[in-house]
Amino acid sequence: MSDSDQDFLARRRTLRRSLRARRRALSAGQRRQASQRLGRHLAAHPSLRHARRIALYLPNDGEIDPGSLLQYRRGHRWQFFLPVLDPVYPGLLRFAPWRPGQPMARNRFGIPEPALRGRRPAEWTLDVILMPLVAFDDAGQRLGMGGGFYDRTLAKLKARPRHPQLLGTAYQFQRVERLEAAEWDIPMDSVVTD
Ligand SMILES: Nc1nc2c(c(=O)[nH]1)N(C=O)[C@@H](CNc1ccc(C(=O)N[C@@H](CCC(=O)O)C(=O)O)cc1)CN2
Ligand SMILES: Nc1ncnc2c1ncn2[C@@H]1O[C@H](COP(=O)(O)OP(=O)(O)OP(=O)(O)O)[C@@H](O)[C@H]1O
Repeated sequence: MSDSDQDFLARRRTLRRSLRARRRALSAGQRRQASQRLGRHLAAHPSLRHARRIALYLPNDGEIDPGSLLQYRRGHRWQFFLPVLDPVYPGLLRFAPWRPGQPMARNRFGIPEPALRGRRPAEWTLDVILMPLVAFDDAGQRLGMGGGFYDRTLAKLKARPRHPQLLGTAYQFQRVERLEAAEWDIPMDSVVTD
């Protein structure tokens, strides 16, 4: 690896660490308020108005909670999905149907996943994927937790004629001037914040 590659990775690591710490430092009240605002903004987003199949996530490590979107279900035909670590292909995600209150089992990161997985749809049939961000910029570049799970999973979708709208969700303070893209990074269609 060249020196500049090493610098690139070191800068990403530093940025990840500081934004993750900032997000974890929010109080319960701040989180709740931000989640409410995010829910309102998501419900008003054009991509969600006609969406049927929506992938959310359950917040981990201080991530902004997209769950407030559920308050706006009336009048929509939304079906929700959650990411699950692919049991067969390491490093890939699948999306399992989910309803609030369903039995869950924790994955190896401690994040709950639907225990009864049911049929997992092909990723390209989802209308919207909400993606948790660590950092983002105005060009739609994103920095996640560093596992490359979303990038690997979405890379497979590029060849499809139809693919989900990729909406990042984050606190406003996670916006940075410019993120250097890695060659494997898949840009988002837009970002929704609190
Ligand atoms: N809420 C949520 N769900 C998600 C993701 C996510 O980023 N957020 N993922 C998106 O990819 C997948 C899980 N990826 C993750 C990658 C790293 C860590 C994490 O906490 N890493 C720790 C080290 C933990 C360990 O190795 O045991 C760390 O970096 O401190 C968590 C989830 C699927 N589900
Ligand atoms: N399409 C891909 N094929 C193979 N490896 C990949 C692919 N995309 C990403 N990776 C690997 O995943 C690792 C983490 O990537 P990166 O730091 O961009 O993660 P991230 O975008 O923060 O995480 P996530 O996508 O889970 O939110 C990198 O080391 C990279 O080599």
